[in-house]
Amino acid sequence: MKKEFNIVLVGGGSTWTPGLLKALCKLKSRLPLKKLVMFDINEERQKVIGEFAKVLFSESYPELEFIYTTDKATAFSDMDFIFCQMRTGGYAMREKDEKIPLSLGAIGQETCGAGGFAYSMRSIGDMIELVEQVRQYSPDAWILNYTNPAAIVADALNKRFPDEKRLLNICDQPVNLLRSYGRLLGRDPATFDPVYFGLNHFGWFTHLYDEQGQDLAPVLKSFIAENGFKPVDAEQRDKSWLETYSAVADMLRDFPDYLPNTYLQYYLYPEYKLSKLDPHYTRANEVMDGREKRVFDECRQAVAEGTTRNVHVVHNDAHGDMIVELAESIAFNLKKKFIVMVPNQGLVENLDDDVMVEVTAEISCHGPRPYGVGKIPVFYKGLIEQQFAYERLTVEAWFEGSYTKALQALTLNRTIVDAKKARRILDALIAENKAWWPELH
Ligand SMILES: NC(=O)c1ccc[n+]([C@@H]2O[C@H](COP(=O)([O-])OP(=O)(O)OC[C@H]3O[C@@H](n4cnc5c(N)ncnc54)[C@H](O)[C@@H]3O)[C@@H](O)[C@H]2O)c1
Ligand SMILES: O=P(O)(O)OC[C@H]1O[C@H](O[C@H]2[C@H](O)[C@@H](O)[C@@H](O)O[C@@H]2CO)[C@H](O)[C@@H](O)[C@@H]1O
Ligand SMILES: [Mn+2]
Repeated sequence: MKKEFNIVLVGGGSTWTPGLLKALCKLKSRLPLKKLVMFDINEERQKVIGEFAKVLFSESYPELEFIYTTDKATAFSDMDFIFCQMRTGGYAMREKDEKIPLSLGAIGQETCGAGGFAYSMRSIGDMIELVEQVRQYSPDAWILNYTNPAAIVADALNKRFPDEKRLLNICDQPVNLLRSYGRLLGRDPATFDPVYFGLNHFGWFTHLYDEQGQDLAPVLKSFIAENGFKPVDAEQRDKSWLETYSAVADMLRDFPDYLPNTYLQYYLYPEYKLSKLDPHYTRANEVMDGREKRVFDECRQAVAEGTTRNVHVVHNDAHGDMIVELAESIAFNLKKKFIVMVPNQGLVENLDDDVMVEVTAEISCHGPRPYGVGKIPVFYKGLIEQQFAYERLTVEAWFEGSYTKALQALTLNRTIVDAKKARRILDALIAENKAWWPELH
């Protein structure tokens, strides 16, 4: 078994990169690295974070070999892990994904509804190209992908690379929820043994066992329904995220069976959310004015001062920890539990085998060994099947260049429903995505 690993971080200029770099430093005794490479197609953006990384590593990881590059051969050769968090089109396109549907009377959101559809149609091609390029240089490396919309990216990659055994799509929202439950209950979330099912950004915790096997879900559900719910890092969250977490209490009052993923608010309460979202100032604006600005300002500050001592915003969080701990579990065959995306194949007994579900899995050197959850009740089955049909039609629309399938996808989405509205949104999105999407006919 190898003792030191090489990692390339794709999307080196991501706002999440500094937090991930800090997680690599914090966990370096658990996942020792020989070499870290940052790769991005945007040289200027990556340079700011890359220079910050040099300062950080000089203080916390001096033995690490580190470079940042825009050259694929340099980036992808001789790698053990590829961590991937790219955003095709950047925040400028995210803003359009959010504002165009809102201007036409539908939810505009990064990964849900029409916004998520538009983003998928940009992400799929770049992610396929990435996997092909990585495989040219590092045929056995593990690709751990965060790139959104992860549900649709996962289905598209599964269709294009059906024999890939070392490609895993992940999301940190479930672990972020577990950390939030931990704060609320005054318990260490690392001790939780969760039972979870659904699609990415579309799932539920059915049970939350503690180390003694006691299910904490009932007490958690009544506490949240009565007192509300906040993220673990509430003090650092923007207003929109606090509102998102508070919607969990509404969902639990209406549907008390299971603890819902926060993203379900857009599908369960599309009219209410539409009335609350500002079509002129969306989450993309909040991020560009907030996290993006703070991260890049603080990275420049650290470089100017030659130390990371005075920078605080680039902290460790669920995002960085999860990806590093997942790689650790693969590297050292730890069989730790994570919530990840895998083909269903009977895990949810009354869903089709090829649905990309999100469930708890043990992660070993062979990858995920997922846990089945049996049959799910009709309400959840109905929601998931409708959402998966939307996701699958989106993937097929991309591969086939089919306008009809794109229209079917948007019509099936619970945030749209009306086919005429779907057509208006689709046409407006096509007009703004000519540089990114395949041509639809
Ligand atoms: N799955 C999850 O739970 C999760 C959590 C957080 C973020 N994300 C995703 O991570 C990604 C990054 O998010 P962000 O908000 O930091 O965005 P960002 O725009 O700050 O960073 C993305 C970076 O990717 C680069 N990039 C774009 N296309 C590329 C390509 N083809 N190859 C290499 N690099 C490319 C950009 O230049 C940019 O520097 C997004 O896809 C986001 O949705 C996912
Ligand atoms: O709107 P953004 O860009 O702030 O976030 C979008 C992402 O939101 C989720 O990620 C959480 C993450 O789970 C948590 O660890 C913490 O760091 O906050 C993030 C949100 O700020 C979601 O899971 C991702 O898929 C989204 O891209
Ligand atoms: Mn996610």
